[in-house]
Amino acid sequence: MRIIDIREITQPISSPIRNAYIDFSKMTTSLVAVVTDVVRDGRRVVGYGFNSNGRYGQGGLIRERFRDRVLEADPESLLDDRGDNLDPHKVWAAMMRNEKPGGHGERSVAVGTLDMAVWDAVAKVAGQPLFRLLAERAGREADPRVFVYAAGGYYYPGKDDAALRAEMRGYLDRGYTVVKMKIGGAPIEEDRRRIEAVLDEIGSQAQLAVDANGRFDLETAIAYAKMLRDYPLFWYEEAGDPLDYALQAALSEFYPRPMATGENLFSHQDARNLLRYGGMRPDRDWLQFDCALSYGLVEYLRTLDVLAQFGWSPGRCIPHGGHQMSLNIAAGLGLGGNESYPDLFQPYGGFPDDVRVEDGHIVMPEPPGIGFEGKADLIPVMRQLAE
Ligand SMILES: O=C([O-])CC(=O)C(=O)O
Ligand SMILES: [Mg+2]
Repeated sequence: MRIIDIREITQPISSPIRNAYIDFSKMTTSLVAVVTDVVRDGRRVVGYGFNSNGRYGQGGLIRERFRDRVLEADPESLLDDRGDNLDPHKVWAAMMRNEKPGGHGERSVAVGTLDMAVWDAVAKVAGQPLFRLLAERAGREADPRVFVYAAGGYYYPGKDDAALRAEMRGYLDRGYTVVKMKIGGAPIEEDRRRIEAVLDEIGSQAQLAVDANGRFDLETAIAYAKMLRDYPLFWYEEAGDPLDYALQAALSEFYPRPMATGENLFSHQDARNLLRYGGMRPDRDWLQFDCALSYGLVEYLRTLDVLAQFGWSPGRCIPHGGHQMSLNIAAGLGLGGNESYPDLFQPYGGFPDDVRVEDGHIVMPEPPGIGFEGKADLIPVMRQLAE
Protein backbone atom coordinates (compact mmCIF):
# COMPACT_ATOMS: atom_id res chain seq x y z
CA MET A 1 0.00 0.00 0.00
CA ARG A 2 1.01 3.60 -0.35
CA ILE A 3 -0.01 7.19 0.28
CA ILE A 4 -0.95 8.66 -3.08
CA ASP A 5 -1.77 12.21 -2.02
CA ILE A 6 -1.94 14.55 0.97
CA ARG A 7 -4.33 17.51 0.79
CA GLU A 8 -4.79 20.49 3.07
CA ILE A 9 -7.32 23.28 3.24
CA THR A 10 -7.44 26.06 5.83
CA GLN A 11 -10.99 26.58 7.11
CA PRO A 12 -12.50 29.23 9.43
CA ILE A 13 -13.66 28.17 12.90
CA SER A 14 -14.33 31.72 14.00
CA SER A 15 -16.70 32.82 16.75
CA PRO A 16 -17.19 36.05 18.73
CA ILE A 17 -15.79 34.56 21.96
CA ARG A 18 -12.77 35.73 23.94
CA ASN A 19 -10.57 34.17 26.61
CA ALA A 20 -8.10 36.09 28.79
CA TYR A 21 -5.60 36.20 25.92
CA ILE A 22 -7.16 35.97 22.48
CA ASP A 23 -10.44 36.33 20.65
CA PHE A 24 -11.55 33.74 18.11
CA SER A 25 -12.85 36.13 15.45
CA LYS A 26 -10.20 35.06 12.95
CA MET A 27 -9.52 31.49 14.18
CA THR A 28 -8.85 28.87 11.50
CA THR A 29 -8.01 25.19 11.34
CA SER A 30 -6.17 23.05 8.82
CA LEU A 31 -8.20 20.14 7.52
CA VAL A 32 -6.03 17.43 5.96
CA ALA A 33 -6.65 14.23 4.04
CA VAL A 34 -4.10 11.42 3.65
CA VAL A 35 -5.24 9.54 0.55
CA THR A 36 -4.18 5.89 0.22
CA ASP A 37 -4.49 3.33 -2.56
CA VAL A 38 -6.28 0.90 -0.19
CA VAL A 39 -9.97 0.07 -0.58
CA ARG A 40 -12.06 -1.14 2.38
CA ASP A 41 -15.78 -1.96 2.18
CA GLY A 42 -15.91 -0.58 -1.36
CA ARG A 43 -14.45 2.80 -0.42
CA ARG A 44 -10.96 4.27 -0.75
CA VAL A 45 -9.24 4.60 2.63
CA VAL A 46 -8.63 8.28 3.36
CA GLY A 47 -7.37 9.40 6.76
CA TYR A 48 -8.58 12.78 7.99
CA GLY A 49 -7.17 15.19 10.53
CA PHE A 50 -7.44 18.77 11.74
CA ASN A 51 -5.70 20.93 14.31
CA SER A 52 -7.17 21.98 17.62
CA ASN A 53 -8.53 25.43 18.24
CA GLY A 54 -6.28 28.07 19.74
CA ARG A 55 -3.56 27.71 17.10
CA TYR A 56 -4.28 28.76 13.54
CA GLY A 57 -4.33 26.62 10.39
CA GLN A 58 -0.96 25.35 9.21
CA GLY A 59 -1.35 25.35 5.43
CA GLY A 60 2.00 27.03 4.80
CA LEU A 61 4.10 24.56 6.75
CA ILE A 62 2.14 21.53 5.58
CA ARG A 63 2.30 22.44 1.90
CA GLU A 64 5.88 23.75 1.91
CA ARG A 65 7.60 21.03 3.93
CA PHE A 66 5.76 18.20 5.60
CA ARG A 67 3.48 16.99 2.82
CA ASP A 68 6.26 16.68 0.26
CA ARG A 69 8.60 14.82 2.59
CA VAL A 70 5.98 12.08 2.99
CA LEU A 71 5.06 11.95 -0.68
CA GLU A 72 8.73 11.89 -1.74
CA ALA A 73 9.69 9.09 0.68
CA ASP A 74 10.06 5.57 -0.69
CA PRO A 75 6.53 4.16 -0.04
CA GLU A 76 8.03 0.92 1.34
CA SER A 77 9.94 2.92 3.94
CA LEU A 78 6.67 4.11 5.47
CA LEU A 79 5.18 0.65 6.05
CA ASP A 80 5.06 -1.49 9.18
CA ASP A 81 6.96 -4.78 9.51
CA ARG A 82 4.18 -6.78 7.85
CA GLY A 83 4.15 -4.39 4.92
CA ASP A 84 0.37 -4.09 4.80
CA ASN A 85 -0.24 -0.87 6.71
CA LEU A 86 1.43 2.48 7.36
CA ASP A 87 3.71 2.78 10.36
CA PRO A 88 2.85 6.18 11.90
CA HIS A 89 6.28 6.31 13.56
CA LYS A 90 8.01 5.97 10.18
CA VAL A 91 5.73 8.56 8.56
CA TRP A 92 6.54 10.87 11.47
CA ALA A 93 10.27 10.35 10.98
CA ALA A 94 9.91 11.15 7.28
CA MET A 95 8.07 14.38 8.08
CA MET A 96 10.71 15.44 10.59
CA ARG A 97 13.75 14.77 8.38
CA ASN A 98 16.05 17.81 8.31
CA GLU A 99 14.36 19.48 11.29
CA LYS A 100 16.60 20.59 14.16
CA PRO A 101 15.54 19.85 17.75
CA GLY A 102 14.04 22.48 20.04
CA GLY A 103 12.39 25.73 19.02
CA HIS A 104 9.20 23.87 18.33
CA GLY A 105 7.23 26.89 17.15
CA GLU A 106 4.07 25.80 15.40
CA ARG A 107 5.56 23.06 13.23
CA SER A 108 4.30 20.74 15.98
CA VAL A 109 0.75 21.74 14.99
CA ALA A 110 1.38 20.97 11.32
CA VAL A 111 2.89 17.57 12.13
CA GLY A 112 0.19 16.80 14.72
CA THR A 113 -2.54 17.47 12.17
CA LEU A 114 -1.00 15.13 9.60
CA ASP A 115 -0.29 12.53 12.28
CA MET A 116 -4.01 12.46 13.18
CA ALA A 117 -4.88 11.68 9.56
CA VAL A 118 -2.21 8.95 9.40
CA TRP A 119 -3.63 7.19 12.49
CA ASP A 120 -7.16 7.48 11.07
CA ALA A 121 -5.95 5.77 7.88
CA VAL A 122 -4.03 3.10 9.82
CA ALA A 123 -7.08 2.18 11.92
CA LYS A 124 -9.30 2.08 8.83
CA VAL A 125 -6.84 -0.16 6.97
CA ALA A 126 -6.78 -2.42 10.05
CA GLY A 127 -10.59 -2.34 10.18
CA GLN A 128 -10.62 -1.28 13.84
CA PRO A 129 -11.73 1.74 15.83
CA LEU A 130 -8.53 3.58 16.72
CA PHE A 131 -8.98 3.15 20.47
CA ARG A 132 -9.10 -0.65 20.12
CA LEU A 133 -6.03 -0.67 17.87
CA LEU A 134 -4.12 1.45 20.40
CA ALA A 135 -5.12 -0.73 23.35
CA GLU A 136 -4.21 -3.92 21.47
CA ARG A 137 -0.78 -2.57 20.50
CA ALA A 138 -0.16 -1.43 24.07
CA GLY A 139 -1.22 -4.82 25.42
CA ARG A 140 -3.95 -3.37 27.55
CA GLU A 141 -7.72 -3.51 27.83
CA ALA A 142 -9.62 -0.66 26.15
CA ASP A 143 -12.25 1.13 28.20
CA PRO A 144 -14.82 2.60 25.82
CA ARG A 145 -16.40 4.69 28.60
CA VAL A 146 -14.61 8.07 28.78
CA PHE A 147 -15.05 11.01 31.16
CA VAL A 148 -15.74 14.27 29.34
CA TYR A 149 -16.26 17.78 30.62
CA ALA A 150 -17.94 20.78 29.02
CA ALA A 151 -15.66 23.73 28.21
CA GLY A 152 -17.13 27.14 27.56
CA GLY A 153 -17.86 30.11 29.80
CA TYR A 154 -16.06 32.48 27.44
CA TYR A 155 -16.28 36.22 27.53
CA TYR A 156 -18.26 37.68 24.69
CA PRO A 157 -19.84 41.05 24.00
CA GLY A 158 -22.99 41.65 26.01
CA LYS A 159 -22.78 38.38 27.97
CA ASP A 160 -24.10 38.86 31.50
CA ASP A 161 -24.28 36.46 34.44
CA ALA A 162 -27.74 35.28 33.40
CA ALA A 163 -26.40 34.21 30.00
CA LEU A 164 -23.41 32.50 31.63
CA ARG A 165 -25.72 30.63 34.00
CA ALA A 166 -27.99 29.59 31.15
CA GLU A 167 -24.98 28.27 29.22
CA MET A 168 -23.85 26.16 32.18
CA ARG A 169 -27.40 24.92 32.80
CA GLY A 170 -27.43 23.80 29.17
CA TYR A 171 -24.34 21.64 29.79
CA LEU A 172 -25.92 20.02 32.86
CA ASP A 173 -29.06 19.32 30.84
CA ARG A 174 -26.87 17.51 28.29
CA GLY A 175 -25.40 15.18 30.90
CA TYR A 176 -22.13 16.85 31.92
CA THR A 177 -20.94 16.76 35.53
CA VAL A 178 -17.95 19.10 35.17
CA VAL A 179 -18.11 22.47 33.40
CA LYS A 180 -15.35 24.99 32.68
CA MET A 181 -15.34 28.78 32.40
CA LYS A 182 -12.78 31.44 31.54
CA ILE A 183 -11.22 33.76 34.08
CA GLY A 184 -8.56 36.46 33.83
CA GLY A 185 -10.33 38.48 31.14
CA ALA A 186 -12.04 40.73 33.69
CA PRO A 187 -11.04 42.33 37.01
CA ILE A 188 -10.69 39.81 39.84
CA GLU A 189 -13.83 40.90 41.69
CA GLU A 190 -15.88 40.57 38.50
CA ASP A 191 -14.46 37.07 37.97
CA ARG A 192 -15.36 36.20 41.57
CA ARG A 193 -18.92 37.32 40.87
CA ARG A 194 -19.07 35.23 37.68
CA ILE A 195 -17.71 32.19 39.51
CA GLU A 196 -20.25 32.55 42.32
CA ALA A 197 -23.05 32.90 39.78
CA VAL A 198 -22.01 29.65 38.08
CA LEU A 199 -21.52 27.79 41.37
CA ASP A 200 -24.97 28.93 42.44
CA GLU A 201 -26.41 27.65 39.16
CA ILE A 202 -24.76 24.22 39.15
CA GLY A 203 -25.15 23.55 42.89
CA SER A 204 -24.23 19.99 43.77
CA GLN A 205 -25.08 18.72 40.28
CA ALA A 206 -21.62 19.46 38.86
CA GLN A 207 -18.16 20.83 39.57
CA LEU A 208 -16.54 23.93 38.07
CA ALA A 209 -13.08 24.30 36.53
CA VAL A 210 -11.61 27.72 35.70
CA ASP A 211 -9.09 28.60 32.97
CA ALA A 212 -6.89 31.72 32.92
CA ASN A 213 -5.23 30.88 29.59
CA GLY A 214 -1.77 31.80 30.81
CA ARG A 215 -2.66 35.43 31.46
CA PHE A 216 -1.27 36.03 34.97
CA ASP A 217 2.10 37.13 36.26
CA LEU A 218 3.16 35.52 39.55
CA GLU A 219 1.59 38.18 41.73
CA THR A 220 -1.78 38.02 39.96
CA ALA A 221 -1.70 34.22 39.82
CA ILE A 222 -1.24 34.17 43.60
CA ALA A 223 -3.99 36.76 44.15
CA TYR A 224 -6.35 34.58 42.11
CA ALA A 225 -5.18 31.44 43.95
CA LYS A 226 -6.16 33.07 47.26
CA MET A 227 -9.58 34.03 45.85
CA LEU A 228 -10.18 30.67 44.14
CA ARG A 229 -9.30 28.53 47.13
CA ASP A 230 -12.50 29.77 48.80
CA TYR A 231 -14.37 27.50 46.34
CA PRO A 232 -14.40 23.73 45.76
CA LEU A 233 -13.15 23.95 42.15
CA PHE A 234 -12.40 20.98 39.92
CA TRP A 235 -9.21 22.72 38.78
CA TYR A 236 -7.39 26.06 38.32
CA GLU A 237 -5.98 25.99 34.79
CA GLU A 238 -3.01 27.62 33.09
CA ALA A 239 -2.52 30.47 35.56
CA GLY A 240 0.72 31.77 34.06
CA ASP A 241 2.76 31.56 30.90
CA PRO A 242 2.90 27.92 29.77
CA LEU A 243 6.72 27.89 29.82
CA ASP A 244 7.04 29.62 33.21
CA TYR A 245 7.61 26.49 35.27
CA ALA A 246 8.86 28.44 38.29
CA LEU A 247 5.56 30.34 38.46
CA GLN A 248 3.62 27.08 38.34
CA ALA A 249 5.83 25.62 41.07
CA ALA A 250 5.47 28.68 43.32
CA LEU A 251 1.71 28.61 42.94
CA SER A 252 1.39 25.20 44.56
CA GLU A 253 2.34 26.86 47.87
CA PHE A 254 -0.76 29.02 47.60
CA TYR A 255 -3.22 26.63 46.01
CA PRO A 256 -3.63 23.20 47.60
CA ARG A 257 -6.48 22.09 45.32
CA PRO A 258 -5.99 20.61 41.81
CA MET A 259 -4.36 22.64 39.08
CA ALA A 260 -4.12 21.87 35.37
CA THR A 261 -1.83 22.93 32.55
CA GLY A 262 -0.01 21.71 29.44
CA GLU A 263 -2.16 22.60 26.42
CA ASN A 264 0.56 24.95 25.16
CA LEU A 265 3.48 22.55 25.64
CA PHE A 266 4.23 21.02 22.29
CA SER A 267 6.81 18.29 22.82
CA HIS A 268 7.80 15.53 25.22
CA GLN A 269 10.85 17.61 26.16
CA ASP A 270 8.63 20.50 27.25
CA ALA A 271 6.36 18.08 29.12
CA ARG A 272 9.41 16.69 30.90
CA ASN A 273 10.48 20.19 31.92
CA LEU A 274 7.02 20.81 33.35
CA LEU A 275 7.30 17.66 35.46
CA ARG A 276 10.89 18.48 36.44
CA TYR A 277 10.43 22.11 37.34
CA GLY A 278 6.70 22.94 37.52
CA GLY A 279 5.97 21.51 40.96
CA MET A 280 3.00 19.60 39.56
CA ARG A 281 1.56 17.06 42.01
CA PRO A 282 0.86 13.57 40.62
CA ASP A 283 -1.78 12.88 43.26
CA ARG A 284 -4.11 15.73 42.24
CA ASP A 285 -3.00 17.84 39.26
CA TRP A 286 -3.99 17.38 35.61
CA LEU A 287 -1.96 17.39 32.38
CA GLN A 288 -3.60 18.74 29.25
CA PHE A 289 -1.10 18.09 26.42
CA ASP A 290 -3.03 17.99 23.14
CA CYS A 291 -1.58 15.69 20.49
CA ALA A 292 -3.19 17.68 17.67
CA LEU A 293 -1.06 20.67 18.65
CA SER A 294 2.07 18.83 19.70
CA TYR A 295 3.45 16.55 16.95
CA GLY A 296 0.62 14.04 17.14
CA LEU A 297 0.17 10.69 18.83
CA VAL A 298 3.66 9.46 17.88
CA GLU A 299 5.03 12.23 20.09
CA TYR A 300 2.27 11.82 22.69
CA LEU A 301 3.41 8.22 23.20
CA ARG A 302 6.85 9.61 24.07
CA THR A 303 5.19 12.06 26.45
CA LEU A 304 3.37 9.18 28.15
CA ASP A 305 6.76 7.43 28.54
CA VAL A 306 8.11 10.58 30.22
CA LEU A 307 5.11 10.60 32.55
CA ALA A 308 5.79 7.00 33.50
CA GLN A 309 9.45 7.79 34.24
CA PHE A 310 8.30 10.56 36.58
CA GLY A 311 5.76 8.35 38.32
CA TRP A 312 2.69 9.89 36.71
CA SER A 313 -0.29 7.79 35.64
CA PRO A 314 -1.86 8.38 32.20
CA GLY A 315 -5.04 8.73 34.25
CA ARG A 316 -3.87 12.25 35.22
CA CYS A 317 -4.14 13.37 31.57
CA ILE A 318 -7.27 15.11 30.31
CA PRO A 319 -6.21 16.57 26.95
CA HIS A 320 -7.17 19.97 25.61
CA GLY A 321 -8.98 20.30 22.33
CA GLY A 322 -12.28 18.45 22.37
CA HIS A 323 -11.54 16.25 19.37
CA GLN A 324 -12.19 12.58 18.75
CA MET A 325 -8.48 11.78 18.38
CA SER A 326 -7.92 12.37 22.09
CA LEU A 327 -11.13 10.51 22.91
CA ASN A 328 -9.61 7.46 21.21
CA ILE A 329 -6.35 7.86 23.10
CA ALA A 330 -8.28 8.18 26.36
CA ALA A 331 -10.31 5.03 25.72
CA GLY A 332 -7.35 3.07 24.34
CA LEU A 333 -4.55 4.11 26.66
CA GLY A 334 -6.33 4.92 29.91
CA LEU A 335 -6.25 8.70 30.05
CA GLY A 336 -8.42 10.41 32.67
CA GLY A 337 -10.84 11.79 30.10
CA ASN A 338 -11.15 14.48 27.46
CA GLU A 339 -12.28 18.04 27.01
CA SER A 340 -15.38 18.82 24.95
CA TYR A 341 -16.87 22.07 23.64
CA PRO A 342 -20.57 21.33 23.31
CA ASP A 343 -21.40 24.61 21.58
CA LEU A 344 -18.14 25.63 19.92
CA PHE A 345 -15.75 24.85 17.08
CA GLN A 346 -18.24 22.82 15.10
CA PRO A 347 -18.28 20.74 12.99
CA TYR A 348 -14.77 19.63 14.00
CA GLY A 349 -15.14 18.96 17.70
CA GLY A 350 -17.61 16.79 19.53
CA PHE A 351 -18.79 13.22 19.18
CA PRO A 352 -20.39 10.98 16.56
CA ASP A 353 -24.12 11.67 16.28
CA ASP A 354 -25.31 8.63 18.21
CA VAL A 355 -23.08 9.35 21.23
CA ARG A 356 -24.74 10.87 24.30
CA VAL A 357 -23.15 12.23 27.45
CA GLU A 358 -24.51 10.43 30.48
CA ASP A 359 -23.35 11.10 34.00
CA GLY A 360 -20.31 12.95 32.58
CA HIS A 361 -19.19 10.05 30.37
CA ILE A 362 -19.54 8.92 26.77
CA VAL A 363 -19.21 5.43 25.31
CA MET A 364 -17.05 5.14 22.20
CA PRO A 365 -18.76 3.87 19.05
CA GLU A 366 -17.14 1.01 17.14
CA PRO A 367 -16.72 2.01 13.44
CA PRO A 368 -13.15 1.77 12.08
CA GLY A 369 -10.89 4.81 12.33
CA ILE A 370 -11.13 7.83 14.60
CA GLY A 371 -14.91 8.07 14.16
CA PHE A 372 -15.38 11.05 11.83
CA GLU A 373 -17.72 9.04 9.57
CA GLY A 374 -20.26 9.02 12.42
CA LYS A 375 -20.64 12.79 12.42
CA ALA A 376 -23.10 13.94 9.74
CA ASP A 377 -22.01 17.60 9.81
CA LEU A 378 -18.29 16.77 9.56
CA ILE A 379 -17.76 13.92 7.16
CA PRO A 380 -19.17 15.72 4.08
CA VAL A 381 -16.70 18.57 4.72
CA MET A 382 -13.87 16.06 4.93
CA ARG A 383 -14.99 14.19 1.82
CA GLN A 384 -14.99 17.45 -0.14
CA LEU A 385 -11.24 17.49 0.36
CA ALA A 386 -10.77 13.87 -0.73
CA GLU A 387 -12.65 10.59 -0.73
O1 LIG B 1 -9.72 29.27 24.97
C1 LIG B 1 -8.90 28.46 24.55
O2 LIG B 1 -7.87 28.80 23.94
C2 LIG B 1 -9.12 26.98 24.77
C3 LIG B 1 -8.62 26.53 26.09
O3 LIG B 1 -7.82 27.14 26.74
C4 LIG B 1 -9.14 25.28 26.64
O4 LIG B 1 -9.97 24.66 25.98
O5 LIG B 1 -8.71 24.90 27.72
MG1 LIG C 1 -7.18 26.02 28.50
